[in-house]
Amino acid sequence: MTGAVQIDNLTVRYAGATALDDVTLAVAENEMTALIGANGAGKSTLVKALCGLIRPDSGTITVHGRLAHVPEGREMFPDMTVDDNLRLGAWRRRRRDTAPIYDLLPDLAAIRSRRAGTLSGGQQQMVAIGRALMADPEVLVIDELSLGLAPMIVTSLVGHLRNLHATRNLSVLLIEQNARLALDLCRHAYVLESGRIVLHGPAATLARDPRVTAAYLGGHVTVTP
Ligand SMILES: Nc1ncnc2c1ncn2[C@@H]1O[C@H](COP(=O)(O)OP(=O)(O)OP(=O)(O)O)[C@@H](O)[C@H]1O
Repeated sequence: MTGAVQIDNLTVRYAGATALDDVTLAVAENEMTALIGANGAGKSTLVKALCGLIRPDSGTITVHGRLAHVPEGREMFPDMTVDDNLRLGAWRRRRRDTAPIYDLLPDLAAIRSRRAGTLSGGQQQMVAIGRALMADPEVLVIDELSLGLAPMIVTSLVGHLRNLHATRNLSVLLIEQNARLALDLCRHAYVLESGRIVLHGPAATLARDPRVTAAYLGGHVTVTP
């Protein structure tokens, strides 16, 4: 199987600190892969390198196809409508028709004329996902899907993401502090600690690994197949 994303031996240093140290990670085509890690582990640095926002000190990044990013904190334009926020996701493309996004995410259709700043966190996250899909990506990088959202809202977003993944053949890299969510949703996972990948493998295997349960899952976990 061809990889959608291949990162090899990636090292990123800031003045005085190594944020990523020889990181190797792959996202298989049409699969959901998780990167989990605590605050300061280096997750945002990896996303920035992947999106071309920072230049790595060494290593290589290969992306097959178009990559779109759902940023941490959603980054809505609060005074613009949902529809206009969606259009911004296609600013590099000629076709900026938002109708396909409302087909994929029907909940957005009812709020298409609302100002984004008046939406709930969950609604904004849905707009952020829709905006990324406007780029018609093959690879979607989602930075902290669950950040600041109530469990019920996260469950609903996960349902939407599973549907999208099933219908659109998307390769997804999910960056999450919520390890339980990430390991439940994704097939493969990587654990990043202090800039290094310390564990990786099938998510179901990692969910049973005592090092993962102790550090990230509060001692026990139930994983749905
Ligand atoms: N611009 C910067 N200059 C110097 N050090 C930085 C800079 N950005 C991040 N760092 C450091 O690099 C390390 C990794 O930071 P990064 O933001 O990538 O972690 P993270 O896993 O995304 O954390 P969080 O979940 O808190 O956002 C941290 O030690 C951080 O303090």
